[in-house]
Amino acid sequence: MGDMALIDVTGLTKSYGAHRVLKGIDLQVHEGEILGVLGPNGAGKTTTVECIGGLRTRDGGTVTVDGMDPADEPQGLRELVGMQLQQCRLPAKIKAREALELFGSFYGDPVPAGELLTRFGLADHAEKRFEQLSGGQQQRLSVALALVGRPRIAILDELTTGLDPSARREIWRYLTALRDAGVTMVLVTHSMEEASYLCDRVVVIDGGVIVADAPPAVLAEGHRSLEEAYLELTWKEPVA
Ligand SMILES: Nc1ncnc2c1ncn2[C@@H]1O[C@H](COP(=O)(O)OP(=O)(O)OP(=O)(O)O)[C@@H](O)[C@H]1O
Repeated sequence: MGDMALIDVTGLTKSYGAHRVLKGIDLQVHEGEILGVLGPNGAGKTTTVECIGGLRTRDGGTVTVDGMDPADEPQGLRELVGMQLQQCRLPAKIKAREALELFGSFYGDPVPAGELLTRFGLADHAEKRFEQLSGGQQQRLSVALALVGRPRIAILDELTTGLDPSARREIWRYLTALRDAGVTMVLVTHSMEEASYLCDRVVVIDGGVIVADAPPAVLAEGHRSLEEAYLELTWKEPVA
């Protein structure tokens, strides 16, 4: 089957205690595609991508990544998928360069730390401890760490939240080059601009299910912008 999706999620369910967060998520990502994952705070975006990346266990449904179930093959997944964690949980004392070298050492052919430091505007901060970096610098480091192993699939969660416009552009440019090199990406984002700029297709998660799945321009059709379309899709009656 030439059209097999690289990432295939069907009927994905997940609850935290009595709270049913995912009620049956279906999504596919094809090789070389950039998929955006949109949705309100708490909708379950991080839960979804962390089930794909093998960082959380699902309750039900099927997930395959290049034919592997992340629940069964964590090692295979780790080689295939670069994941940016939403809150980068790095040791406070680790230096930026050390972190890149450490993560890189888990892979056969890592991107040299120096190259990533330069690419992500961290060259002057290479010897700073994680806790000494600004929020935006920590964010850039977390994206760089996700990419250090030259993954075939990159899962980036709020990758440019809190970044200044030029840092954001720089990252977009880098991801565009990765896309051109064939890397498949899943991007969780609240930025409609980012979704429009980078994503071939977006899914909107709301109420535990996918409520839209289309290219950004198609979603925006008949609306003033993608944001207007998104707001209409996810609008809820205010609770008095
Ligand atoms: N480990 C956990 N234990 C209990 N509840 C959790 C846990 N992780 C997430 N939740 C809850 O599950 C829901 C979905 O969380 P998730 O982080 O997946 O949402 P999100 O769409 O990524 O949100 P945001 O846009 O705010 O980052 C939220 O209501 C959250 O409080």
